[in-house]
Amino acid sequence: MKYSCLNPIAPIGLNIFSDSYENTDNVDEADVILVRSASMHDMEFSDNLKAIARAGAGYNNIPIEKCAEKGIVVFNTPGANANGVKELVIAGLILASRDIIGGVNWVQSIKDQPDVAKLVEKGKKQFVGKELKGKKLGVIGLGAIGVLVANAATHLGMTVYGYDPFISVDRAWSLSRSVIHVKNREDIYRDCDYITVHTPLIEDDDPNSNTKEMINKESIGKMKDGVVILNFSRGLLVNDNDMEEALKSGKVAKYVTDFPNDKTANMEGVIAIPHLGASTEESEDNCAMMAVKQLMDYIENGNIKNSVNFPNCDAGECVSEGRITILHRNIPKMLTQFTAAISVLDVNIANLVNKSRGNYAYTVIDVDTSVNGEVVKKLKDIEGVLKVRVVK
Ligand SMILES: NC(=O)c1ccc[n+]([C@@H]2O[C@H](COP(=O)([O-])OP(=O)(O)OC[C@H]3O[C@@H](n4cnc5c(N)ncnc54)[C@H](O)[C@@H]3O)[C@@H](O)[C@H]2O)c1
Ligand SMILES: O=C(O)CC[C@@H](O)C(=O)O
Repeated sequence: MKYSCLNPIAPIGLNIFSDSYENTDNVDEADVILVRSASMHDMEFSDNLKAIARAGAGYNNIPIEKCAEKGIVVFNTPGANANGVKELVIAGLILASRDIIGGVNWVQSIKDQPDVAKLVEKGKKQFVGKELKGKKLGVIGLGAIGVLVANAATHLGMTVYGYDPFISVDRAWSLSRSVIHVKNREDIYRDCDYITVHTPLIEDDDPNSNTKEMINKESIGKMKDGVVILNFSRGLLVNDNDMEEALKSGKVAKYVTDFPNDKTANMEGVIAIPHLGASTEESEDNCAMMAVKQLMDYIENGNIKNSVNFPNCDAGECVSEGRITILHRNIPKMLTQFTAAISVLDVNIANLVNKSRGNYAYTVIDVDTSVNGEVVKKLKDIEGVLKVRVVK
């Protein structure tokens, strides 16, 4: 098996690959790809490519539908970098409230003058800030990161409002009881002094699901004067032109973004961080280890965990003579055709697992005899089949 890395992936993760895996710089010959933020939208995928692992949470850099059509399973590593991001969000809240950046830069500008200590005491009043305690924080998106941020902010003495119409049961369980549950974004816009967004980038006609440019002229208009907005999710969650206008008018006091671009990097009132949310040793290690383990389990056992385009499926380790995996469309009569194709060739089925997700499905078939090429060809010829693999 060959793997290719489109971005630097932590060695502790790559070291998990056994001797049966070899690194290649030629993406076309790779069986699996590991990626962080590199855009894959313009890439052509070879027929040999079986899986892509995003060592991180957001996967908007990967064309997951195009991959599904080619039978390429895309994984991400949910939660693996959430603590790293949470800590930087807390730093962002503090940087937006206390002019630490201005103060530190000012000290650098006076460092060669005589009696710096005296100048500091005289000049520090220009950097007076505000405390977070007692202020209201709105958290939009209560996933791995949003929950950690919300919980941590309650410990800073903030009153925290949380909004997530799609919150999972697990996340809801881990959310502090002090977090006030709100059912629409408007309540957050109206009441909060600080608003932080922790949703994926989603482009959808339904305004409740859409997150692209959800921070825009209209939503900012509903916010308190002097609100602070933090964006550690994706640059496109915010309309930059509308933000520029709001910063100029003072409607928004500060915009903290982890995704600077040509426009925001030059805007007054923006605290621009160079996408450092997940750039900690711990987060990079966690993401790399999780990504590699998921890829190996898929390659060696056919199991799918944390996929973003196919259903999860745990068939365990194969104890039968052979295992065939089939990625296919989620349409009627597929299983009947699979079992018919296999039984014609006198192969006995020992176990069968079938899972579906939206337009796609996945079937794992364990057989009592070794799998021959004829079976594979028959399965591949079935209309709606996207990829067939003999795992064992
Ligand atoms: N700055 C960084 O380095 C960095 C690191 C990790 C993640 N991220 C970004 O942060 C995002 C969130 O990461 P996560 O690990 O918390 O992901 P997650 O999948 O655990 O959480 C996302 C949450 O958003 C919610 N959500 C989806 N659509 C929503 C909507 N329209 N309104 C309100 N809530 C909605 C989901 O229900 C889910 O609970 C990622 O998608 C990624 O874009 C950035
Ligand atoms: O890989 C990174 O450094 C950033 C990852 C982050 O944007 C994510 O979505 O997980």
